[in-house]
Amino acid sequence: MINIKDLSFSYGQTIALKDVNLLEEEPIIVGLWGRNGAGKTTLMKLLSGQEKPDTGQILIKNLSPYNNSDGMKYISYLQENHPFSEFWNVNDALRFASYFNENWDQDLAEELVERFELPRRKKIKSFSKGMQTMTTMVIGLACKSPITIMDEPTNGLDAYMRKVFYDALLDTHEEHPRLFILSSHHIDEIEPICEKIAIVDRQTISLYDETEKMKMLGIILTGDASSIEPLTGRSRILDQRKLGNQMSIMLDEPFNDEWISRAAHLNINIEKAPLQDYLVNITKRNKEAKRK
Ligand SMILES: Nc1ncnc2c1ncn2[C@@H]1O[C@H](COP(=O)(O)OP(=O)(O)OP(=O)(O)O)[C@@H](O)[C@H]1O
Repeated sequence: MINIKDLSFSYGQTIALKDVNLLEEEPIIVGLWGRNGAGKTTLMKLLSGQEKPDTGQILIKNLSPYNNSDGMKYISYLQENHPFSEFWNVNDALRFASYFNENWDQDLAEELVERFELPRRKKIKSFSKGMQTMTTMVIGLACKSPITIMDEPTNGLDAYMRKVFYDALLDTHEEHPRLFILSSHHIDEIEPICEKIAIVDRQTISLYDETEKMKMLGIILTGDASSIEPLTGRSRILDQRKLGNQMSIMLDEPFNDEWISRAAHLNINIEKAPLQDYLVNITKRNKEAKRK
């Protein structure tokens, strides 16, 4: 479905992406996570044909999306602050979207408008930020594109509406599987619904794996410093705190039986690092990172 090979892209002198590779053949939900400026938006623009790679290639169902209406018909990109005409209400926006999406599902769009509690006749420009996001996401779900990219899809939504949105996304995905790519800064929010996660860091995709595997990365050891220090060996230290002879340290190691029994043997507490903390620590900039 998506095949990115050795992709690089710069804005003038600024390298936004380099040596990016990614292959995904399955219609799954993928989370795209990265820190500010990592290159997520640029990657989404390249995938949706808004920019042309400097080197390397992107193939969407074996077609390049750039300047190619055949390639573009497989992909929908729902950006933050989707540009709606100032004269439109929800009905106008749906009608307009239906003209440009050959898989458009009007019944689904109607159902989602009800589910998201959107007023139909009020001008979209008078909507709150969350309501505008919801309107964009109705279009994203109802267009049923084989590849649907959503940039920060829950931006501005309160906790209840986030749940309504994720439930709707899962329902439509189950009924009509497609490849969803959801960019977010909040991994804990998207992780429960994503089968895989792509980490964008230092202008490339540094990690692409199943969510369940990624969730097992990163351990926190707590206890007597004299017991912990010899254990760290050649492990990459992601974070550490010391108070007297007590220590807490995060290592870039998998939370597995080997580490659990090692810790038990030395009477050290071991726990899995929360995924968000692990990712923030592995993507620390060079000057911030503590390496052993
Ligand atoms: N139009 C542009 N002109 C010049 N540089 C740009 C432009 N757009 C992005 N960049 C630069 O490209 C790099 C990647 O930016 P990008 O917007 O893709 O990151 P991002 O991961 O989406 O960030 P954020 O999470 O803050 O939205 C950054 O260094 C950014 O400053």
